[in-house]
Amino acid sequence: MNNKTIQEEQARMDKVIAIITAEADQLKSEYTTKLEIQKQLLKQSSEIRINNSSSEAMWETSGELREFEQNLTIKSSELIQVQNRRTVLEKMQEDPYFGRIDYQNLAYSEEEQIYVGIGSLFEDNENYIVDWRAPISALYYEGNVGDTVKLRIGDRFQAFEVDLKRQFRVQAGKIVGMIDTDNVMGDPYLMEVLEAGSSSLMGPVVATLQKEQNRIVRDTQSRNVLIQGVAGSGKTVVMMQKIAYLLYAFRAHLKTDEILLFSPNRIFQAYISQVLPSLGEWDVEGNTFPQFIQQRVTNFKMIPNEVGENTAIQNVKGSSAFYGALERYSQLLKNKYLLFRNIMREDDVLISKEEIQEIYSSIDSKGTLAAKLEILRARLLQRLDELRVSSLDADWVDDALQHYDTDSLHRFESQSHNIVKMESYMRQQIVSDAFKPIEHRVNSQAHIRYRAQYLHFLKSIPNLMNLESFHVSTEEWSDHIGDVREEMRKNRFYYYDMTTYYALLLQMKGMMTQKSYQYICIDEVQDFTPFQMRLLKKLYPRARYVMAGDLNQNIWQNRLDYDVLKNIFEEEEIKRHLLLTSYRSTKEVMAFADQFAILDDQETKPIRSREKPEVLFRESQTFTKDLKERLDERVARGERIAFLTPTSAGIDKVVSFLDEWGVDYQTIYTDDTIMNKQIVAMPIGLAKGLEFDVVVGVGTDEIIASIAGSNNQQIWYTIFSRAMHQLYLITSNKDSKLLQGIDPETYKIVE
Ligand SMILES: Nc1ncnc2c1ncn2[C@@H]1O[C@H](COP(=O)(O)OP(=O)(O)OP(=O)(O)O)[C@@H](O)[C@H]1O
Repeated sequence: MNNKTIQEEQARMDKVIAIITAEADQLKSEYTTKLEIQKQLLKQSSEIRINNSSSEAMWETSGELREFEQNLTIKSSELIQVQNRRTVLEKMQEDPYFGRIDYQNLAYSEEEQIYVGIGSLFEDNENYIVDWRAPISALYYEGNVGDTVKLRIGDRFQAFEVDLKRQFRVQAGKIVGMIDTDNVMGDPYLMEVLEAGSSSLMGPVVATLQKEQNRIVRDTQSRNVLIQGVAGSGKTVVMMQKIAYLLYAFRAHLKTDEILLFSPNRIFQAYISQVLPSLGEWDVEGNTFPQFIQQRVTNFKMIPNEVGENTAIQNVKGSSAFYGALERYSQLLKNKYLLFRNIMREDDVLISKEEIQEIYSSIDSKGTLAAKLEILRARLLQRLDELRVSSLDADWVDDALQHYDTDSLHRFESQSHNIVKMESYMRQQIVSDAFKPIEHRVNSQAHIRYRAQYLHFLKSIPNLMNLESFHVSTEEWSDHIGDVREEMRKNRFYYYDMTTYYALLLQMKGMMTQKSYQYICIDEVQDFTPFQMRLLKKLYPRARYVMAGDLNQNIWQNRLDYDVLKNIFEEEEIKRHLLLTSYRSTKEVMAFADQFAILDDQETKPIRSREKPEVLFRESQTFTKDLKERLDERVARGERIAFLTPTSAGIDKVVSFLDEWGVDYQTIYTDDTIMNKQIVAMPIGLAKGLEFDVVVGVGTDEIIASIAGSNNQQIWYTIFSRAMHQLYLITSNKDSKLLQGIDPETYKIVE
């Protein structure tokens, strides 16, 4: 490209940056003013007191307060908008746009030009930058020079011919690279991005988003979407850019807090946490499923489960059949088996469990279990009202009267000088005070013995589903119930039990109180069990689901596949997309890793090439020296290195040779750890979705023996596919099970 063109482009960019800077400065002062107003409003609202002197005054002051609150909400959402725009402008000052497209609209034969960036920029009716999410920007992703591309603009399709596609690489406002691309050369900047080092934070991928990824991002027609793909094919990238796209395309009626995003663990959550904010979209609620459940079952502590300890019993609890059993069980509870407790006032039984049972049986309800229990609650409240009246002359009220303190007596005296009336007031007060907490308990349905009910449900399972098909005997099941009971005594629940317990609570309490989300986005959907997916779908039946996953990374062996999903979504459409290009790992890493995957008719298409994976033997005399030799150089280059094992127990084995090597490292055992060292050792369950320049998979015989279950290939596939540039594998010796059946051409042995 000649210098003149570069100078012209730079001159334009300088002009654009000046406009951005002017807008940023103006927004800065606007932000300060708005913030000041907000502070004033907050101060004033805290000064408003509800005036209780008369009902008119109360009505007036509470109206005033409401108005203030509404004003505050509007002002704070304006503040957020200004802040979001400022973030985008700040980024655009450094790097205003990454692409230029010259095209003709074939309907009008007009020659036009757009520059595409992370946000839009207008001045005096001129469009200096077009947001990458605008309909016309699809030309950047869809079109190559000479292509005719049809795009839906507004409510109709229009055809465009691409005449020029220019990509820019910009640093601190200066063009450091510029390329006109065509079909033949593909996307040279993509290679540059992929060759770069790994990062502990994922960034937005809009400049190099690929055609097949862009199509999924922009697919808003399908009700539910399932993005399947090989490891490193950009499923997370697509999911994150899709969320940003939805927030742009539906900005008039989709708010950030109407999207719920599930991540596999909190380390991954931190890894992706900056993608949306750096595109100017804050506040999308992120969660992991265990967190989601723990927030809803607060009176128990969760015992997390580990990869490789997957037992047949967990398979039962994760299954669709188990959810079906739960539904059937709640139907049965409508007539029988509900476990009630007495409603007490101190040591006196106010309403006995037998009476509650009688009331419950007398209710003829065609609705759900929750609806019937709701009627029971109302009846019990009525019954409490009757008891309240009949308690006015009770002995305990006489007793309480005798012990009234003088202050309260004076208060009653001031209300009435008639001694009979005064006593009646006092009795009513005593009874009302005593009944308030009881009413509260009835309202929260504390008359149901939830814990015992859960154990009863577990005990009923052999009658509700076929345990044999899960290879679990009735004895094993009842032993397991013993364990669960033991843990419950300590107020602890296994992860799967806590989920089931919550599902049972919902059957009893109803789903009505759930916040409604428009979109539920799930990354690593294969980590969900069919049970959990069913539960989510029940909770949020009207939401649209965007799911991404790779069945080959099903390290928990949850058995969630497309057919199961289809079943759960019943009649609803699930549009499947398949991504096969691996952007993360090199050809050599994938050639090795793919042998641990079931790829059926799919074929991974990696696009970069480097060294073959190397296998080191722990029992070799030169092991530490060999490892050190290979890694010291990489450490010096600043590459991020992860030692990955199937379970956290394996990490203890890794520590020994990291110590022998004498290097600074971090071990990660739980997902609330902040990953902040260049060398880390962690179990794969916590490295889900992450990537490192170098991965050292550790699979000594001892470690292999410690994982239960027969099909552990997916664990190894997931471990190996975390490597971007180089993979090392540590086995005990050359006879390792891990190497059996693996093509020796795909790796090198270090001897
Ligand atoms: N179009 C793209 N341009 C630049 N980088 C990309 C692109 N697509 C994917 N990548 C990069 O490839 C790597 C893998 O992407 P991502 O994590 O989204 O894949 P994934 O399919 O979710 O992987 P896995 O399922 O194995 O966790 C990331 O570093 C990501 O930034």
